[in-house]
Amino acid sequence: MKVDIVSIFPDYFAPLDLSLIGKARTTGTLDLTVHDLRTWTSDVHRTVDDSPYGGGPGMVMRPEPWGQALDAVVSDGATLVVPSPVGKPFTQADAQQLAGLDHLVFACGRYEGIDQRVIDEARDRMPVREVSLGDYVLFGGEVAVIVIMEAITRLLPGVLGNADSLTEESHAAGLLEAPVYTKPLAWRGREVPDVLRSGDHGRIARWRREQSLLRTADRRPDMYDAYPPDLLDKWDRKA
Ligand SMILES: COc1cccc(COC(=O)c2cn[nH]c2)c1
Repeated sequence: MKVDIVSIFPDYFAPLDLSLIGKARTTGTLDLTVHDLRTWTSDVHRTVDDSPYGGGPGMVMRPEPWGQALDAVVSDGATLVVPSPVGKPFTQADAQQLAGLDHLVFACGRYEGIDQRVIDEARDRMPVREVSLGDYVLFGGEVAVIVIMEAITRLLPGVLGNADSLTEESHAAGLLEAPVYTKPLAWRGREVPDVLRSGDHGRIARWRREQSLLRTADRRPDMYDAYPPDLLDKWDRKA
């Protein structure tokens, strides 16, 4: 997968050299390039922003540098991803879908946003996904891109050693995961639930399923209500 990131703070992406994402880059699974938006400015001050038409607080990112930056990095099969407070909520399903694409270009907005014409013009020549990570406002898109890149990269083939954890994981299955335990058996007077040491894998699977359902119903009624009813009882019947 080829990924290009355009930002006025390219150094923000140093963390993407670490750990699994770093490994994905060295193995060639991930071809990541970070670009400084100011590369595409032409004035001596390398200006990327200006005051908003119609007034209001803050500054807006100018269209010209963005237009030239996208001209330079976009290829035919590219999809533009713009983290934004006004985007569509980003979900695991979106991560799965983006992980299957050949080329992603991330535009990191700052200030009050990017001149709307940049997004509109981009839509004329490529798929554009404005995505929100949550109902809050960040200083800019950089940290959101790091989050999105982590969600996508772990889904790429060969990146996550234990592929089972991909199939098992809750958000992919539509429920929250059951609690997890490891050694020691007793810790500060708290023991590991006996069922997990029973060796009875059917019983363990049922217990985990019940814990997932209880947790999801308690913490995420939205997810619980969206869970396919036939999956609820079919699974339990089988088990
Ligand atoms: C595109 O223009 C802007 C302007 C300001 C900040 C940002 C970064 O995104 C967020 O703040 C965000 C993403 N999900 N929830 C919040 C983008």
